[in-house]
Amino acid sequence: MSNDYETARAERAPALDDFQASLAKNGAQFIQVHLPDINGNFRTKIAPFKISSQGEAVNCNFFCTAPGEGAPLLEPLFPAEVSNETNGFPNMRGLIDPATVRQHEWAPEWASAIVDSFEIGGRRNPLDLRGIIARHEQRATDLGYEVKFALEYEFGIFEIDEEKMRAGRYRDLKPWGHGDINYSLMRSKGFQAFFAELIRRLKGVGITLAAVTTEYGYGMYEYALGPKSPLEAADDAVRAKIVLQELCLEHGLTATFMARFQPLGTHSASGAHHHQSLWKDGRNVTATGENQLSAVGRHYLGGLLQHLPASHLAFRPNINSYRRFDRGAWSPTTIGWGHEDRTKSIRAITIPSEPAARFEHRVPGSDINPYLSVAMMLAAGLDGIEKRLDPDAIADRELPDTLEGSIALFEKDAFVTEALGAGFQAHYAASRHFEAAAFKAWLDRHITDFEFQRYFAGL
Ligand SMILES: NC(=O)CC[C@H](N)C(=O)O
Repeated sequence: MSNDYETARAERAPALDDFQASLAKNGAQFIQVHLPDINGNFRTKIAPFKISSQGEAVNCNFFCTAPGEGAPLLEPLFPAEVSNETNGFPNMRGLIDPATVRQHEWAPEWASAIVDSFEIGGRRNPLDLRGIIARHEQRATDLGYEVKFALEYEFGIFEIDEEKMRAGRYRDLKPWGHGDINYSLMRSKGFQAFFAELIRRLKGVGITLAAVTTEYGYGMYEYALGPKSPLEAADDAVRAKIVLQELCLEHGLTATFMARFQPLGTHSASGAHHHQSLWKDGRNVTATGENQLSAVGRHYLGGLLQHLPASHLAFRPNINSYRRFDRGAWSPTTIGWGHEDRTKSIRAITIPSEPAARFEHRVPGSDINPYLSVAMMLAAGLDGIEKRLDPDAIADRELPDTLEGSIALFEKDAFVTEALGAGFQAHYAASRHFEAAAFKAWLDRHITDFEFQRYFAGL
C-alpha cells in the first residue's frame, strides 16, 4: 500500500542510485547520515557508504524529543507523545533527501546526507521541520515569489580540556585567542589559516561562507553564510556548525553556539541574524530604492512584525537565550523596525536597493534551531503578503523577557497552529515547559554562587 514514505522513496530512488554509483566511483567509503534534532543540531550515524540502502536508515524517535544536550542521561526523559515509556520509544524511518548528498572534498572517502523523517507506518513525521519549510516554500511559489535566507552566526571558540568539560566546568575553559575587539586579524595564533580552511571545506560541501570576523569578546567570532532557499539555508546553517566543530576538534578546540557565555555587563552575546529577501523572475523585489521598500516588501515585513510575539519562542528557545538582553548589546527587546537601524528587531537594508536589499531579523540568538526559526519567519512573511499587512500599523511593544513568557504566547496562537501544525505546536511547547522546569529543579538542588558570595563571609 502506498504511503508518504513509499511515494517519496520511489521518487527519490533514481537520484539516490545515481549518487551511489558516482560517489562510489570517486572513492566514497563512509557516510555520515544526519537527522536534524529538536535543538537544531544533527544527530549522526556513520556507516559504510551505501546510499540507496541508507534511504531506509531508521533512527529512534527519541532524537526528536531530547530537549537539552546530555540532559536526558541525567534528567527524567521528556515524555513526548511520539516517544515515551508507554510506547517504548519507537523508531522512525529516515529517507535521504538527494539534494543534500555531498562528498567531502577535503576527505573524499567521506560523504554526508540529511534525512527526512517518517513515522514507522509511513506517514511524514509531523515533527519534521524540513517538511514544514518545504510546505511554505510551495506557498511562496504559488504566490509568485522566491524568498532567500542568509544566516549569520556569532559563536565562541575555546581550548578543549576534557576533564573540565566532563565535570561541566565550561566556564573555566580558555578562550581561543587573547584579544576582544571586533574585526581583528591578530586575535589568535593561526586565525587566518583556520578560517581559510573552514572557507575551503564549506565550499567543498556547497556552502558559501561570505565573511568571517572576530567579535566583541574573548574567544568570540562570527561568520555569515550566503543566501539560499529557506530549506537550503537551514540545512547549511546546521551543516556549517558540524564542519566548524570537526575542524575545531582537529585543532584541540571546541565551538559553542550558546546565546551568552560571557558575563553580562562586559562583552557581547551571540546572535544569529536572519537576512531575507524577496525575488520574482530572478530579480530582487524587496525594495524600489534608497529607504523605499516595495509594496510586497512592506507586506512581508508586516507579517514578520505581526507574528513576532507568537514566534518569539522559536528565536529565543532556551533559558540562556534571555541572557542576551544587556545594555548596549544590540539584542532587540521590542517589535519595532527601522531603515539601517541595528537597535530594532528588524533592520531594513535598502542601500543599494539591488541586488542586496533585504531584511535583517536581529531577534534570534545562536542557540536557535534554524529549521524552526526559518519556518516561522517564512510563514509569517507570507501571511503578511497574503493579508497585505502594513508594518507601520503594528504597534511597538515589549517582547517577553522570559522563556515562560514566550511559551505562553506560542502555545495557544492560531497563526502558529497554521504555520507548524497543531502536533508540532503542542510538542514544542511541552519540550520548552520541560526545559523551564528542568532549570527550576536544578536551582532547587544547587547552592548558587550568589548565596556563597552574599552569605558565606558574614562573620
Ligand atoms: N554585531 C552585532 O550586530 C552584534 C549583535 C549582538 N551580539 C546580538 O546578540 O545580536
